[in-house]
Amino acid sequence: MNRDDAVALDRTDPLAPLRDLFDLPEGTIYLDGNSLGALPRTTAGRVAEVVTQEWGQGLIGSWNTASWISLPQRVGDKVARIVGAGQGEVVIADSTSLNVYKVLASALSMAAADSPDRTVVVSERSNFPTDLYIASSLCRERGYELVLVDSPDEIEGLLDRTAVLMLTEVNYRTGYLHSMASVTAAAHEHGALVVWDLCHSAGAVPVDLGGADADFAIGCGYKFLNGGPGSPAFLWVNPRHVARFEQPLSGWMGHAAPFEMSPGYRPAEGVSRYLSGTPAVIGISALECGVDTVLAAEAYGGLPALREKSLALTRLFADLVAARLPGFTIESPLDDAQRGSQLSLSVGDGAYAIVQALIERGVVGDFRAGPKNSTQPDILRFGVTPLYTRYVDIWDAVDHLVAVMDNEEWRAERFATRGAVT
Ligand SMILES: Cc1ncc(COP(=O)(O)O)c(C=O)c1O
Ligand SMILES: Nc1c(O)cccc1C(=O)C[C@H](N)C(=O)O
Repeated sequence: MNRDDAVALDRTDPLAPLRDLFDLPEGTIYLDGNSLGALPRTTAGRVAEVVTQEWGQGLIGSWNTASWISLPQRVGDKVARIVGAGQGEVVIADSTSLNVYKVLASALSMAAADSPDRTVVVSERSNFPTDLYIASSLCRERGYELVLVDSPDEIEGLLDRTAVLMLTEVNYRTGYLHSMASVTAAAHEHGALVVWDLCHSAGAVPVDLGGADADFAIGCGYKFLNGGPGSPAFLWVNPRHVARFEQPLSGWMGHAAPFEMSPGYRPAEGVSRYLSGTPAVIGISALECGVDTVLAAEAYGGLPALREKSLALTRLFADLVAARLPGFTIESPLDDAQRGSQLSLSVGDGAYAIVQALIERGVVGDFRAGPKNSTQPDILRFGVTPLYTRYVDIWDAVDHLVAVMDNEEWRAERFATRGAVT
């Protein structure tokens, strides 16, 4: 494929109009929507309206008149359409890290009641660190052993003694995509509950929580849902469990009648029980604009169409790397069925500096260090967001990478020092 072929693919891409929903900086090829999604055109105006009108003029009355109080459920219903959940099954609250704590605690309480002999929580060593840190502290608190596997093939053999299997559907480093349906079915067959982290899946790959009959799920608002930095996260619980699940941060917003102001906690019906404190009104309002960009794709074939384009983009990326960058190894699965919406590369030396040199050229990907004392390499990570990534962006990104390597640009002194956030 040459550059003209890539331009031609964009010209006939049925999803191309969706790019106009975003305010993207001129001259930037943005391949980091798996860390922070781009800015939707509606967000600034909507946030200004919430601040100046709803807050400025409506003041406290806006809890009722602007329906602030039901934002977690209203925007949760929109996210539900993206993750294969039913209406009333998702709420927006807190950060992903806090929500990992809440759902894992719920699952552990259910497992303790149903199968007290099970003492193990299973996850992957390559899972995003916050999930492992939270799981580790909860396991300590509750007397469970956290077992981390190095390969998905090791999971099945542990399931007979597993209370809860906690996985991230799409791995943040490699983009490896689990089969949610078959992993969940295997866990249930062996009597284990499953918690899914959908941070790198929601808005990026079709997710079918209901179809998979998963138990609990959480995910970020600021990646493929384009909710903005620090956007609140979401939680889902299978309707099979809503009558009995407990959550450990039982705040007043998760009470059945918060304004009853009663000293005793009476949990709200359903997933609203996962609310703890006051909803982040400005953040959830911005998130709604981001979620609407994903829902706008429904007019163009929805998530299956986004998925098809995402796979075509990462496949093109992989083919160009294989053809033009022999020093690089593709760390993402080449099998479409196992690849999320990113392509990860490794190279012998200089991954961080190469990413910086690309950023200086206007190609924004990111660097993820190989964990200390592991054999996992440093990674150059490129997320594709089919709502706004074009085929020509992939072609140009690879062309820039070739130039960075051929000119040895990455060896410049200014790329040697790492920033606080990589
Ligand atoms: C899989 C996964 N879980 C959790 C998080 C982080 O959650 P939080 O939004 O709480 O920082 C991230 C990214 O930051 C992630 O990639
Ligand atoms: N949440 C982030 C942040 O506050 C600063 C920088 C990056 C992030 C990220 O989201 C990292 C991301 N979860 C990852 O997959 O690497």
